[in-house]
Amino acid sequence: MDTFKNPLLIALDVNTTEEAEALVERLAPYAGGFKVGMQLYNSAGPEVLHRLKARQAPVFVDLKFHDIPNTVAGAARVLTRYGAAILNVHAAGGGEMMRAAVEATRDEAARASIKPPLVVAVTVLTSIGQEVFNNQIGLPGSIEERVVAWALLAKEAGLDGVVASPREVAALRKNCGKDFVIITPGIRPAGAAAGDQKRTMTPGEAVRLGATFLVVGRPVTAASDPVAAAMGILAEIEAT
Ligand SMILES: O=C(O)c1cc(=O)[nH]c(=O)n1[C@@H]1O[C@H](COP(=O)(O)O)[C@@H](O)[C@H]1O
Repeated sequence: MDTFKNPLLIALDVNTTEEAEALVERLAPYAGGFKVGMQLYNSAGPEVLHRLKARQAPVFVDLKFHDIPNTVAGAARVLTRYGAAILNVHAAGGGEMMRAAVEATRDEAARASIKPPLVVAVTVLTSIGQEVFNNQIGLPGSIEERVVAWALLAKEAGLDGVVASPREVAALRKNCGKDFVIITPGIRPAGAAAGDQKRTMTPGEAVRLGATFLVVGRPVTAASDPVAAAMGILAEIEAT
């Protein structure tokens, strides 16, 4: 994790490489890394990863793979070759799928003599509340129990960590140990609009509870002054 200078990962949920590069240009001094998700990747293509890599920015490529093990392994090899610092798969894809992803990244990185990306499992999306979890998704029990169970499955499969909401961080730290990577979206500074996020916390709370990385999008990128917003979040992180 030495490539990340701080825990703040800014989500570049924009449509073009130009918009992404403009944000990186302004926010790089305050961000530990940047996240390229399905909006930017599907719009700009892999070229955006090469452009961000040229700027020495560690990139979390958030494409949330969820498919059969062979297909996920092939896709994980591609992102490894592109130099992703982090990539994610859905824990709901099962242990065999997660293990296939990790083995593929390690093998591909060894062939290319590069560092393998961290591979993390998406647990229960931060936009899901307890009622929807039980009644629409149809899974029983509490979200926290499911997140911890999936995290243990991910750990067993050799993954580096998980993506979860800050609300589950304390339970994850307790059950998965101090070195397990916990990436938390659903971060909202005091007073910020929650939008579609249901399980949220402030940056300071998430870090105090033990989050490794915080993913923040709109509270920075849609702010009237993104630099001031990022500086404020970083100051809150550093004050914990
Ligand atoms: O995997 C993710 O990054 C992710 C998982 C999750 O459960 N919730 C979640 O919001 N995300 C991503 O984190 C970012 C959050 O953005 P904001 O809600 O704008 O801060 C988005 O890019 C989401 O795609």
